[in-house]
Amino acid sequence: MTVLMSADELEAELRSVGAARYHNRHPFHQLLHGGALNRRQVQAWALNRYCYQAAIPIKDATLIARTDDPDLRRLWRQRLIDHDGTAPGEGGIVRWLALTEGLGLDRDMVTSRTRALPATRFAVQAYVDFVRDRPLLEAVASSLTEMFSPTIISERVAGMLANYNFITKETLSYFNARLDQAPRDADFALDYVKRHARTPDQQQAVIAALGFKCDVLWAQLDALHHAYVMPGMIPPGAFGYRDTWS
Ligand SMILES: O=C(O)c1cc(C(=O)O)c2c(n1)C(=O)C(=O)c1cc(C(=O)O)[nH]c1-2
Repeated sequence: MTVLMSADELEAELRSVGAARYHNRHPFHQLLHGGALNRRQVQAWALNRYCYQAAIPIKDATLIARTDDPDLRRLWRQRLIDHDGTAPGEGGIVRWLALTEGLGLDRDMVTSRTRALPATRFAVQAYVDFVRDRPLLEAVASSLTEMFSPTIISERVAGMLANYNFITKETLSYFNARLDQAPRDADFALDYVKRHARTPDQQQAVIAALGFKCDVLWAQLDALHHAYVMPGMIPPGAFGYRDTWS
């Protein structure tokens, strides 16, 4: 039988999900940050991750569209501004494209998403669908992986700058803004979840939502690892598949 936890016990449970399942533990990230990948593999990571970046504002707009609480909408819309900017040429998506361009990838190829791995696209879409279809509380809770992102972002930036001569501070500038944005967003979402998860079932549901989101992130790295590290099975049509496609 599940029992009602205090808000602080719930937070501790959520943190233990992150400690066990967040994507900082994935071997692909360890290779990426440790300098063990070649330029082609880093390109594949950036190109695939563009799909995630592009989907984030869609899932945030979906969440905003689902709530009749003006306070929640007002707070959450900052996320749209962070990713889309307030004018063309601003925002996180453009900064991600600076990274892919810095890696020598064609912008149209990246934004078309046609050369991304099928599993990346499916995982990202599962996140958007989750936020559209599940109760609002779970939709908010699914963003809580951001509680853990500042640590991995710091490790990634330091590791990639130290280990790859084709990476510069400028190409990684996307992550600078995230170091302020992610804690702000995560603090709000965590406070919201702690206040609104008032029954044992709701508490279990928000823990499961965070687990689901860890799976979304993990599945993307599994796909990258399978295609570009071991056993190196690139799906037909994806980036790097035989010469005729690349
Ligand atoms: O670099 C990372 O490891 C990482 C992780 C996450 C995350 O934990 O979901 C996000 C981001 N970055 C990120 O840049 C970002 O904009 C973002 C938005 C969200 C979300 O769920 O709303 N997660 C993340």
